[in-house]
Amino acid sequence: MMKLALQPLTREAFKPFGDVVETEGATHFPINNGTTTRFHDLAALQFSGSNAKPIVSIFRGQAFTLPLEITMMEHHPYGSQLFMPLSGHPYVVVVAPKGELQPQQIQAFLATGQQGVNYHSGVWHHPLISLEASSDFLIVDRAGEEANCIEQDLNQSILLEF
Ligand SMILES: NC(=O)N[C@@H](O)C(=O)O
Ligand code: NI
Repeated sequence: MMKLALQPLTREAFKPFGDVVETEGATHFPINNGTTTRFHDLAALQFSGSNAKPIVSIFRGQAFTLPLEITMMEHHPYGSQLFMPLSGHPYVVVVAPKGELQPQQIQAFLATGQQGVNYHSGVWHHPLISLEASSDFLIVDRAGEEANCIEQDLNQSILLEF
């Protein structure tokens, strides 16, 4: 079985797959008469298709432990999908470039409980993998007429490990 070690999540490393939503390194400026800092324009939200609109949801993900075997990936052709942790626990982000799913191009990241991710439309990813405890995430993704979740089994499962 192919093994895949987690790498730290950084804006730079994640650039080919989407956006990291965090204050570190973000454009920011004071608002509300200096009482608030605005960390500005952190994610490129994408919505397409018939009657497409952005929607906000909350996902409550069960906790997983590593090592963890994964057997599939998915993507959303008609929109981006943003996960922002609300519970402060770390989670695992597994991605591959849009287009043909190539197992050797799959990368895995360890996200802190203060980092959100925004998968760009078409980017392959694994469904939510929360760590440590059941965790809530604020989700911004797309609703519309076309089916927007394409799943694909991996020919060979992958073992995620720290
Ligand atoms: N299916 C669904 O709404 N969730 C997945 O897209 C996911 O990335 O967790
Ligand atoms: Ni998804």
